[in-house]
Amino acid sequence: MEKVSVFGAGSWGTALSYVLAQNGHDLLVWTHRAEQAIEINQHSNENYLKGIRLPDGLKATSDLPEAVGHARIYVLAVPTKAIREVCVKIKENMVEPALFVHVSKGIEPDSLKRISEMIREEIPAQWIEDVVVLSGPSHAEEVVLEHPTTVTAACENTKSAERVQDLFMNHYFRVYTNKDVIGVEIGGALKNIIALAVGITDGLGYGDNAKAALMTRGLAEIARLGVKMGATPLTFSGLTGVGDLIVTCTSPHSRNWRAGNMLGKGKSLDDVLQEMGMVVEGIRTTKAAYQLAEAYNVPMPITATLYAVLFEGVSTTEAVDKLMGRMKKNEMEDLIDLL
Ligand SMILES: NC(=O)C1=CN([C@@H]2O[C@H](COP(=O)(O)OP(=O)(O)OC[C@H]3O[C@@H](n4cnc5c(N)ncnc54)[C@H](OP(=O)(O)O)[C@@H]3O)[C@@H](O)[C@H]2O)C=CC1
Ligand SMILES: O=C(CO)COP(=O)(O)O
Repeated sequence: MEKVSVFGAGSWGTALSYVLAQNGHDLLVWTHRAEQAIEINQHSNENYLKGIRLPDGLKATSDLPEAVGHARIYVLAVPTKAIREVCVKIKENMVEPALFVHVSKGIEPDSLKRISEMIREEIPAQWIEDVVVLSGPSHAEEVVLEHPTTVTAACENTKSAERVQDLFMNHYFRVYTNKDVIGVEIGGALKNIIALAVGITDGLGYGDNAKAALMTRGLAEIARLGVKMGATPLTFSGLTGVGDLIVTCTSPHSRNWRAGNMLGKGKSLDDVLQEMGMVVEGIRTTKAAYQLAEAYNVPMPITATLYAVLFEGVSTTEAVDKLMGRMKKNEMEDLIDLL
């Protein structure tokens, strides 16, 4: 049994806390809202996981120093845009080094940093035992129903990855390890862009052909960028690559797919975000990936087209025409780098 603190009590922070509490760990989840801590201590988190009774061992606090002092394993489960702010608060209260596990799927626009890089920028090296990323095809809504789920714990140091594997693994939550942190973080973040695009074509009334096209060519452009950034090509055929792409592009649980679907049906981005009430990571990550594609000189036509829809006022139907009317090419020509 380990002592663990989870920071962030949205859908994913709560679902992972559910797993950790069921695994018998001494678990404390921190939320920045006092009323939500009270609700969780009464075994529910209705806004995020409707109708689910949380286990008795799942305790919450809104007192950040208490959560920092509780454990030396910290699971960061806030949206990408809150990572730096939460790290700063944690750092101010740390008195000994800790293992950081992050579960967020995004890239920071402008700095173009991955989450593990942001954590290492905000927390002094002497306070970091290691940083492990936990990622893969895993809707919170299904995890708390104890449906079979597989994810990957990634860290260059295999011992740290195995520690996280042991922490989370149980009969419905199976954890693999991988050393390729870049590939795992890029796959997890960029699949959200493709899920938004698939949501749009579904919203426009197109079918499985369009979905398969976006998923296949989407994976090609994600892998192309990832490999240029130093990822291992094979990671993109694993759980955090094609696995997470499948789960996010084909499920109404996905906030990214749902947001895209509403855009495809004609809603404005502002209205969509208002209606969601939960994080849609793919929006900011589209901006970051668009900038990364330029920085690494990698063609990413789906990302560029979605960028034009989200930030330059191009209509969803124009976007489809734009993608379908691209210059003819050989399917494999940009994939040669992956070999
Ligand atoms: N949901 C899922 O199935 C999965 C999600 N993920 C990833 O996990 C990350 C978190 O997602 P998820 O839990 O779903 O998101 P949600 O939108 O469900 O919840 C986000 C939580 O973070 C809190 N939060 C937001 N900003 C801050 C801040 N500045 N300080 C403290 N807390 C803050 C929110 O508080 P408030 O309630 O006040 O808004 C909320 O509790 C994302 O990167 C997502 O991609 C990964 C795998 C699966
Ligand atoms: O990452 C996820 C599943 O693996 C959840 O995706 P959404 O953020 O689109 O809901």
